[in-house]
Amino acid sequence: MSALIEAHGLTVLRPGGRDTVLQGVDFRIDPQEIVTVVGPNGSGKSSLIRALLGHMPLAAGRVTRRAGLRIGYVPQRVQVDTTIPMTVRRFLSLPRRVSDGVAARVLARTGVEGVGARQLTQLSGGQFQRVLLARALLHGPHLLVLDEPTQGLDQPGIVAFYKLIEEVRRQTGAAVLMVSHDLLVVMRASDRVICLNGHVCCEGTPQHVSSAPEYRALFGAGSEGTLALYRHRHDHDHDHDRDRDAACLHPRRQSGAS
Ligand SMILES: Nc1ncnc2c1ncn2[C@@H]1O[C@H](COP(=O)(O)OP(=O)(O)OP(=O)(O)O)[C@@H](O)[C@H]1O
Repeated sequence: MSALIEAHGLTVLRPGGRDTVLQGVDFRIDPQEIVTVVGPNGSGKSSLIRALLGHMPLAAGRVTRRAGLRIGYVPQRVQVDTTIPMTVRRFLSLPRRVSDGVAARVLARTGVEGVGARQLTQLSGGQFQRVLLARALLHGPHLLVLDEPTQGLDQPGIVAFYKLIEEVRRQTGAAVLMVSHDLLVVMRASDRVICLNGHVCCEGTPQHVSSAPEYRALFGAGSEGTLALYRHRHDHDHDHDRDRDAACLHPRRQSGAS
């Protein structure tokens, strides 16, 4: 199967600096896959997304995007100028105009039919996220990229949003790449989880990651996997010389297969 996006040896520097934000990262996402990137604050998750999308220069490595790939992107922060009135309908037509029919269809698909005439500032957090998702779906993406899409939502809102993501994948066949901190839901909703900390710490299907003995050993005694994935020590060095790699106690890249 040909990957939608594939990256090898991705190295990214801090903007305006010489520190390494990502080093030697390999990545791929296949059609219809749901892949979630987790990791502590500042571990390079958004940088990985931006590098994969070509929004950030690479210091080394390469990214290959499938020819003609259409991507729907929801960035981590969307600035809405509250002083400028803007309806949902108008927002959906920026920067490219879409018909009323198309706008109504994507809003219905993401469960917010009927909000077209509302001001963006009048939406709840959950409705706003659904409008952002609707906008990302407008042009029939092969890949949806969502950077912390459930920020600010309460637990039922988070669960409902991930259900929606799975539904959208089923209906449209789009693959989904997302960054998330909502681990319990991530473990349920993802085909593959990548734990990042400047490099790929560990990677695999949620089931594999949470049950593999080598991962339990890595993540700590008594772990059931899910939370351990997030709690495991992130204080090791990230340089990729041999000794320091050994300190990670894991191979550079781990697939879902055992
Ligand atoms: N525009 C920028 N200028 C300077 N440094 C930046 C910039 N963007 C990111 N960085 C730095 O790069 C590192 C990785 O940031 P990134 O946003 O990719 O991490 P993250 O894992 O997405 O974090 P979070 O979970 O907090 O969103 C951080 O140390 C951050 O301070």
